[in-house]
Amino acid sequence: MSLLSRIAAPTARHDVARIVAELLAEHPGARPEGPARRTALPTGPTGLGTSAARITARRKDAEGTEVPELYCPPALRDDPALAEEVNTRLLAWAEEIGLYAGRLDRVRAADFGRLMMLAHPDTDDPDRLLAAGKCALAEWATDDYYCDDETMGSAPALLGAQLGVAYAAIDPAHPPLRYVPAVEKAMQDDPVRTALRSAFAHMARYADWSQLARLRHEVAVLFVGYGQEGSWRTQGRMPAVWEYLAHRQINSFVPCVAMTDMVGGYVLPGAEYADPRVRRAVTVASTAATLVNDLYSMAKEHKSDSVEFNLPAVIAAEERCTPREAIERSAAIHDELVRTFETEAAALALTGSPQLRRFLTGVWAWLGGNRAWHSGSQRYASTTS
Ligand SMILES: CC(C)=CCC/C(C)=C(\C)COP(=O)(O)OP(=O)(O)O
Repeated sequence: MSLLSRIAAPTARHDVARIVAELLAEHPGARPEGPARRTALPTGPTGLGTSAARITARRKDAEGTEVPELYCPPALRDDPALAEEVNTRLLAWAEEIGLYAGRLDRVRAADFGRLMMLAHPDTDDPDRLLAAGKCALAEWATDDYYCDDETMGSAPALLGAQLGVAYAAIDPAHPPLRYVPAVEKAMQDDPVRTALRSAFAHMARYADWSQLARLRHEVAVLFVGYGQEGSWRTQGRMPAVWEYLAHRQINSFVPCVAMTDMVGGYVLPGAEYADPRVRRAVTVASTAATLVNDLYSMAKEHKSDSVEFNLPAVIAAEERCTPREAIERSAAIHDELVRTFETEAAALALTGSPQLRRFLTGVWAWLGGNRAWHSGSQRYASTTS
């Protein structure tokens, strides 16, 4: 029986985790059973429609309250050796280009290599995971250096100018010849620009032009979100909840999720990625993943001198509720988004191309890996600064 007919069988449950495993089995280079170094997949419910996908992962936030249970798939694999390999290579790259100079211990501890390993279970290739890791770290660095970490030199007044120049790192400026050296110097003078350019160059080994254009677009949108947050900082204004949620759709993990097929080694056709129904599914999932970040990073943001922008803080301000209530309401919003993705992705998987099915299962896997990483990363541990 073909995969498609199994998916389409009327009695079949839309178990995306199982579909992921089947898809992985059908793609060369991806090994669902995995090499010897791979540890067992997590136990427990894994698929779309498995109501028990509620993950208990508790970490204390700054107020001593806990991140509630979240409706989210588990990570589909845990391969510490692969994570370590990717993290080591990522650190070597950051050191080479001067990114997070003097702070590399914290970057190592954050373990972005583990995030890539957890979030992209359909490849074992450390170099593909490294390419995605470089893109993610460069985007995170843009946030840390320019937007929200004053200890890294961020200042709202500089943000727009910095983002404008940083954009040239991913979409090269083409000035008249006499200005080319100045542009080149600007790219090399700043570690964030160097990182963005280098990361895109690495991903270009695996992505075709349409995929790279997609990634560039998503990062440009991310930069719009960074600017929006900077504007709130300048105004000292807390956004409305609806406004913040729209913001967390663009200042979000969409650029990471968008790399799913590039890392997996296939191409989701541009027309399918642009289909509004697919766009909705991808952005809903990415917003949910970003709300996971909000919940786990509360303690870190609490320690910062800048204004805290996370969903619980925004809800508490607008709805005049306790921090605990705001956290619970945020978790409920997260859960609603994950369920929306679950339902709509399952429907899209039935009618879309095999690449779309694989992409959507990859997004589901990304959600699980993202939550697993946030719950364990030192970046969000309340004991670290
Ligand atoms: C990897 C990537 C696309 C990052 C860009 C967006 C971003 C930094 C986040 C979604 C995380 O949000 P936040 O600014 O709250 O980050 P930290 O909590 O400081 O990690």
